[in-house]
Amino acid sequence: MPAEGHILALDQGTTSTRAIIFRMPDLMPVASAQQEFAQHYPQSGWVEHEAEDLWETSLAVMREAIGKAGLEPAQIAGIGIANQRETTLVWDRRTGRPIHRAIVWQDRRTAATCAGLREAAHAPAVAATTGLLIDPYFSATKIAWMLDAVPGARDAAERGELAFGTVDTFLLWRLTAGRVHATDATNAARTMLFDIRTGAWDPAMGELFRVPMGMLPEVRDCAAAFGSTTVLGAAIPVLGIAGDQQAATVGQACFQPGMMKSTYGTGCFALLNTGDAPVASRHRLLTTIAYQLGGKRTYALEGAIFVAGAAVQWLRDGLGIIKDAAESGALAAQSDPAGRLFLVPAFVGLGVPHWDAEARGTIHGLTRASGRADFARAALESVGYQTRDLLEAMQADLGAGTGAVLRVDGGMVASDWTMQFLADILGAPVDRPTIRETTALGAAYLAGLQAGLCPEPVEFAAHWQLERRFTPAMAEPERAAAYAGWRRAVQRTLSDPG
Ligand SMILES: Nc1ncnc2c1ncn2[C@@H]1O[C@H](COP(=O)(O)OP(=O)(O)O)[C@@H](O)[C@H]1O
Ligand SMILES: O=P(O)(O)OC[C@H](O)CO
Repeated sequence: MPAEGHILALDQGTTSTRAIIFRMPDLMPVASAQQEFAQHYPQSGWVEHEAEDLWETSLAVMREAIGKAGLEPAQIAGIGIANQRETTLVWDRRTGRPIHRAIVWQDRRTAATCAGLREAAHAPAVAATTGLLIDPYFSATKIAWMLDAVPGARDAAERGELAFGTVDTFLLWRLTAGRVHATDATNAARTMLFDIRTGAWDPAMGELFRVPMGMLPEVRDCAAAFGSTTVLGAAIPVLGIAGDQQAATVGQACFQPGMMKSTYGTGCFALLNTGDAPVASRHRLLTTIAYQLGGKRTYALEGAIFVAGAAVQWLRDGLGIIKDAAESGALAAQSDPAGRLFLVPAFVGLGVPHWDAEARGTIHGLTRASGRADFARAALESVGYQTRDLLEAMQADLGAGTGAVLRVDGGMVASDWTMQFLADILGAPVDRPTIRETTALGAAYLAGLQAGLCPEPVEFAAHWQLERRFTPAMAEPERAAAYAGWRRAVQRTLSDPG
């Protein structure tokens, strides 16, 4: 039986930063802290974060969680980091100061660059090496944009003076006072510069995307020694890192090929474990690394949707028709069951399966009777429809029965109304676990494994507990009609419907 101890999981997400302390070896959460931070939208389709906000909120929530747990910093056996992926930071190696705000994964400013590379027929080589489609979503074109936009940056990068990192790497650099410039294989796999088969940076991708290889961090396993930090008042090792969606895959114990989870935060990301060989999608899904342990990579097929909970935030902050995300389900329930609005939330383009960076959101079916409740319902339903789109792509790739049961997590699964609609529109059960903070749980598990405090995957998988199963209650004709309506609405939203 592994020893007792505490692991601190840091989950640096798109809209908030969370720290949760897990008790080992039973992985029970004992204390948590969370802080939201500002989103910056300097232009249509642009999304930025202030790097200092990411760092300051991380420090604050880690300190608060340790205090709430009644622990001394020295009692923390290790830190596991999970992070919003792809978001790009470039900083001065000497000062640690970023040269620009972080460019967030949702940001579309490099759409024209990506379109040019696709037109020049680079997509097959990029897919073969990185498993990804050429899209502004991934880090590579964001790095090049920064190097071109900030005066002197490209020359400084060529001279080796600048470092690139996704959010994990930036936080690790700050935690270790610049001693460690490293990432893990799952985060590397989202840059469009990493060969997911060999597990190494690819110089041809560096050349294609105009990114100097000297800027890139060292790549390690998800459970590994990442150095140690003293910023919390004692020397604490960082022992685990994974992109948040991959951490959630671990937290949901999707260790067997065929197992799948879907996380509903700002966006929605479904990952299906495909085992030890990468599977190339014929339906515009992403091939990615689920986790790397002991030098061995396990792969996943991923469906990425850019707007899920962000549609609820738009109801709150954009339209002002709710004060709190938690009100959205009750409001949606008041909508006229006979009518149906379709909101296609292409606020930053569309991801799987369309990959249309130029599309922008639309609403269909408005009548004089449409009101607040119908908008709320349309926003929540859009999450279900988009999940069905990506599940259909997975089934087309891997056959019927794929994703027969969906394990869900993330902030939005608190909405029973949304989860019921999800089961209804999929025509499949949706399982919500007892611990919904599966991203943090996965990060804690990886660090705990490295610390020798966690059970092996098989035993950990047996810990997974169902809180509630949502079973489909919608009649097939209604399901088919609703989904057909959604498909028509999407067709009218695409920038090039032909
Ligand atoms: N009860 C709820 N009903 C609907 N949406 C919710 C609810 N609670 C939270 N959300 C949405 O979930 C998202 C936050 O989830 P979270 O997993 O914290 O996201 P992230 O990691 O992307 O910051 C927000 O977009 C919020 O609007
Ligand atoms: O911060 P989240 O939970 O919305 O996750 C963001 C994803 O990692 C982006 O790929």
